[in-house]
Amino acid sequence: MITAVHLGLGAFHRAHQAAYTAADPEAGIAAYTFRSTALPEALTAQGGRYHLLIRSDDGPELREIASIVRARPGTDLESWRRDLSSGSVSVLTLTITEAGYADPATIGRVLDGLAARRTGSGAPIALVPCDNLPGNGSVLRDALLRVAEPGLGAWIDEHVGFVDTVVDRITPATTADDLTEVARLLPRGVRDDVPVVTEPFSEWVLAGEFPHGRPAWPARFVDDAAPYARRKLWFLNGAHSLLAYVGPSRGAATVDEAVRDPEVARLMESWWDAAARHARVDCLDDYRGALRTRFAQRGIRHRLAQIARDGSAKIPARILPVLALERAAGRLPDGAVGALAGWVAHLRAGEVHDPRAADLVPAARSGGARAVLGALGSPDAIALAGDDELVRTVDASAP
Ligand SMILES: NC(=O)c1ccc[n+]([C@@H]2O[C@H](COP(=O)([O-])OP(=O)(O)OC[C@H]3O[C@@H](n4cnc5c(N)ncnc54)[C@H](O)[C@@H]3O)[C@@H](O)[C@H]2O)c1
Ligand SMILES: O=P(O)(O)OC[C@@H](O)[C@@H](O)[C@H](O)[C@H](O)CO
Repeated sequence: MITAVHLGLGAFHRAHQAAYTAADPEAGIAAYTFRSTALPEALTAQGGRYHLLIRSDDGPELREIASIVRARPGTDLESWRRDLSSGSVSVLTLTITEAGYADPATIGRVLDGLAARRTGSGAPIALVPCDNLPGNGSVLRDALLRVAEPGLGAWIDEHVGFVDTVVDRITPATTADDLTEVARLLPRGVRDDVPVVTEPFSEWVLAGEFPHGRPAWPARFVDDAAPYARRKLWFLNGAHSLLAYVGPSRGAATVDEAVRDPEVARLMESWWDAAARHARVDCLDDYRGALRTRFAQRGIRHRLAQIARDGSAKIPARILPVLALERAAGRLPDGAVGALAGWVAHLRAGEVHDPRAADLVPAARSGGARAVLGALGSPDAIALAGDDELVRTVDASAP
């Protein structure tokens, strides 16, 4: 039975939310891409089933996941509306990328589904965003209510729960070598054209209301996700962005290669020292130790170019809050400066995939750090753009 709908069917949904949903054999997911047809077609041909290739130092392990019962391209609006209307569905999960929350087409798609639910079963629902943004539930709520027509907005206010989440499981894009390895590990006669590579570690922290019943996910339900978000976004994702913007200029193409470079590793530790001064969370030494091991895992070939995408939606959540707090304390830490300088250099000379590229690339080329921060426009960015010492240091460090 379909109990959950997902928007943004990709590698991460299949390594994370679909794996948690698989803990309940009665639960099923109808999963939608935004537009693409290839993955839904391949999954449908396999009856929705696929394998996780879980890589660790102990060797590879294959796990079959069967919780996706329908996979469709997002352009199949009839099916999208029908699934979201169903009273048996209690949650809509989303992995729409950080940039998706500012994309009118994505927000319109979600509203379209909620409008169908309002006139269909009318049942309440929980929206569970699973992208790396602090307060992602509130960010989604604000984005929807900003453009919903008043009647639908009032219905959303009454019937929709918005859940803040922190999600964690490093899941790189699947490569041709991964496909070959999966084919070798599968029993004779079994085939999987769309496996997902991931790590053993997995975490899901959720805070919010489930007005139509809470799925039996083996996750951590808390009152406030904010401390978990600071820890995950600053330490894991902040370090990832630093590696993505500094590693390539030193010849690294993947996370594991980058952390093996002593100068890059030194910058990462400096970044973590700065973040630790403001995180207000326990057990950071253990968390940092676990991250060193996870990042160095050779089987997880996480490409820096994948992480470098959409920096304008990531840097304000991952780097700038710590940098602003450090500047307020009169410090200019190497790691945070290195991350920002690396991003400015990437915007100036790298292969930039970012919805804000048309503003940010010319800003980086003509005005350096000050112009990039000014164009970014978040409150931290504007304040930092006026900081002469910071701007001078970042420009001098941008490779
Ligand atoms: N891969 C990871 O390790 C990981 C970990 C934590 C969180 N996430 C979150 O999941 C997101 C997706 O990662 P992935 O590895 O599954 O990528 P992927 O490329 O495998 O899949 C991306 C999916 O997102 C959809 N999409 C892309 N842009 C969209 C938009 N503007 N609006 C709506 N849908 C859109 C695509 O159609 C596709 O279905 C990331 O951007 C991140 O926010 C990923
Ligand atoms: O997936 P993105 O694009 O938000 O960010 C890239 C990585 O930092 C991210 O995918 C991490 O691997 C992930 O958040 C680990 O849980």
